[in-house]
Amino acid sequence: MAQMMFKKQSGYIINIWGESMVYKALTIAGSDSGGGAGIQADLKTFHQLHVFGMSAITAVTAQNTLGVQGIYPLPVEAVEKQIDSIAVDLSPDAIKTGMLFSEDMIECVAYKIKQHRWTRVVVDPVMIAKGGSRLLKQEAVEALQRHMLPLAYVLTPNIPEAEVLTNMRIDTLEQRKEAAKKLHDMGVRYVVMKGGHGEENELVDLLYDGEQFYEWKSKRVHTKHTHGTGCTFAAAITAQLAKEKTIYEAVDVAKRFIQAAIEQTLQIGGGHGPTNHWAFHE
Ligand SMILES: Nc1ncnc2c1ncn2[C@@H]1O[C@H](COP(=O)(O)OP(=O)(O)OP(=O)(O)O)[C@@H](O)[C@H]1O
Ligand SMILES: Cc1ncc(CO)c(N)n1
Repeated sequence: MAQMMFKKQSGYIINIWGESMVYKALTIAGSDSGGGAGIQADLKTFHQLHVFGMSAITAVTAQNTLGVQGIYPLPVEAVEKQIDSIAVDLSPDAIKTGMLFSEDMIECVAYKIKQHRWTRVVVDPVMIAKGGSRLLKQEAVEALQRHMLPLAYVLTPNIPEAEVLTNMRIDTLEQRKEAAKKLHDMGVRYVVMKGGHGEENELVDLLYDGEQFYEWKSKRVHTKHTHGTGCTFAAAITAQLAKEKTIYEAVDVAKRFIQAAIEQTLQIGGGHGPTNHWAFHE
């Protein structure tokens, strides 16, 4: 009886032995006090996709739709402890990394991912917030290339991030493909290059799996409310991977998730408002 009630009240699967099968995902990222990006966007996205969300916070930002007013990195030890607490008790099915900020933090996070043998790792190489504030120190780029790219099952750069990581200029679709190949050669298993930056009416997100390119095309929504699009998109991929979906299925859902979240915008805040994490239903 208790089990039946449990089944009825929750959205997740009960296996034939009556055990609950809860998929879990961990985000290692910065907190956005405004709730539209970072840890907050990740947890909302995991939840909406029926994945139990956990977090290890790397930095606290004072942030809203108008911009970033302050950045307060946590001590590396605090991040290590959060990750270890999760690892010993709640083993995540997939991991996402976002704002890592400094070289020390990158080294610590990479070490912990290896130590805990986590393999379904989505690395969102967050560098600069929409208003222009740096969320990754300039001198930490090399550490990101060296330590995080070889651990990335999926890397989700936007075009400016792909330019920095590959040290090449990207104007055309051909150059995007060349950059994706370079990133693959740097150790990334699947490269998902986002096409949000630019002015074209049609957006193209690109997936490279080492052999072929796959494209997801969508209509640009003409809105200024795109705060946290990158975090939300990468978090949706992570949630789907936690549920043992393939990368192709994961990107497919993430694309539909972010399109709905941007189309059905919330219109809150005086600047670049957040996306709507309630909009998409599986
Ligand atoms: N105006 C838009 N209309 C429709 N889709 C968009 C729009 N802007 C971004 N996207 C989609 O949102 C996802 C995130 O892309 P984007 O390039 O904006 O990431 P980002 O720059 O990393 O975001 P962030 O500013 O959060 O760091 C991609 O799937 C992209 O195609
Ligand atoms: C904390 C945080 N992470 C990522 C982004 C990128 O959108 C942001 N604005 N803030």
